[in-house]
Amino acid sequence: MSVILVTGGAGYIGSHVVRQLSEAGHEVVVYDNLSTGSADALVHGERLVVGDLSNPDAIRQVLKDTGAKSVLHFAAAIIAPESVTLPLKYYSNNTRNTLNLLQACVEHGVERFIFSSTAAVYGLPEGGAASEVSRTAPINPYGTSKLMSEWMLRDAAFAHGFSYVALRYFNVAGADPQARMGQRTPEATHLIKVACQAALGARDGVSIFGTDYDTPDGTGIRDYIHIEDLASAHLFALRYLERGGASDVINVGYGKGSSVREVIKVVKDVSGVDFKVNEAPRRPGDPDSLIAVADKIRTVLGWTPSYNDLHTIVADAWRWEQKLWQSR
Ligand SMILES: NC(=O)c1ccc[n+]([C@@H]2O[C@H](COP(=O)([O-])OP(=O)(O)OC[C@H]3O[C@@H](n4cnc5c(N)ncnc54)[C@H](O)[C@@H]3O)[C@@H](O)[C@H]2O)c1
Ligand SMILES: O=c1ccn([C@@H]2O[C@H](COP(=O)(O)OP(=O)(O)O[C@H]3O[C@H](CO)[C@H](O)[C@H](O)[C@H]3O)[C@@H](O)[C@H]2O)c(=O)[nH]1
Repeated sequence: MSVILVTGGAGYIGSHVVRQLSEAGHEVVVYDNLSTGSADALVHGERLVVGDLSNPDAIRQVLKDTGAKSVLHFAAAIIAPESVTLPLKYYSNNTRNTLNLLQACVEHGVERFIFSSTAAVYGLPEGGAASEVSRTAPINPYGTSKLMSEWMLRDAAFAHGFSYVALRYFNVAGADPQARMGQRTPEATHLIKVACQAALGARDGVSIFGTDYDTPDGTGIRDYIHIEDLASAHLFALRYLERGGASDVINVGYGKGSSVREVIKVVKDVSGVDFKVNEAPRRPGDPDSLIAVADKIRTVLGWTPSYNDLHTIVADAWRWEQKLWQSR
């Protein structure tokens, strides 16, 4: 079995995938600049090469040294609202750096590529749910930067004869059920993390961004998926490509939505803390509702989820957040 190169493998999602790959017997090398990731997240002592995707020579070197034939590409800037104010950061770190990586992969004969895409490519899907054939019309530069990367990947794979899966994640949340790893960035903006921090007293409370959306309780609806299930989708995608599966774009979600108010209620129930909640204006670039049509991942990859329950997602996020807080 050849080495698997994982960019951004020291980050929140990448580190869960790296752990699952190691536990499945794969040899993994992580390439990460540690801008938001942490070497501590590599719990099985996987090799870490500290480097930046803006450096094409360093990428070529790591591909040459490892001889990797499979690449999983997580490294990116990920905050949708920030991308509205700092678009060029997103086109540079997400689009241009993906181009650097693809160029090096082509030169080194990489055979399989798995890309972290996002539901943000859909923008405002009709009826609030998106399937892989829904129109892509991102409403923030983050989504656009990822869609441009998907296009480069599609065209490069066609021209140069490698295969890929672009996984469009919906809202990834929760943590390793054993609390070995989770979302570490203290300034994270994701709702479940923010609400857990509020329950711990690490934040004053939670702001609900918009209560006038076209949804039953007026707050935004998202399809929250447990990080363990999201991570396992990558192992299914890799096996699919290793068996000769054709390149494809696949949603990763559960196909059901929860509102901001519902999430906050579950965090209060799980933590037992009645933290402060205030109603604030809409955040720029936020759609009303974003839910996956999630049939394809089951039929094409044979993936099935094991943690499909908001209470479980929040309980695992809460356990991790407490651990992080205690280790300050
Ligand atoms: N978290 C979500 O809800 C979500 C949803 C959809 C898609 N995604 C995608 O999943 C991927 C991983 O996201 P995450 O939540 O784990 O974020 P993260 O910030 O925890 O991880 C990103 C990792 O990439 C590294 N990195 C960033 N820029 C780099 C560069 N130029 N060179 C080398 N390393 C670099 C960081 O140090 C970090 O370890 C991203 O591509 C993101 O767009 C995330
Ligand atoms: O403090 C907060 C944080 C969030 N929200 C609301 O909670 C929902 C979820 O927001 P998150 O910030 O948790 O996640 P996003 O939906 O903005 O974005 C996430 O999921 C997207 C795909 O659905 C992208 O992939 C993106 O990278 C990832 O951050 C939204 O309605 C948002 O307005 C609040 O009300 N208060």
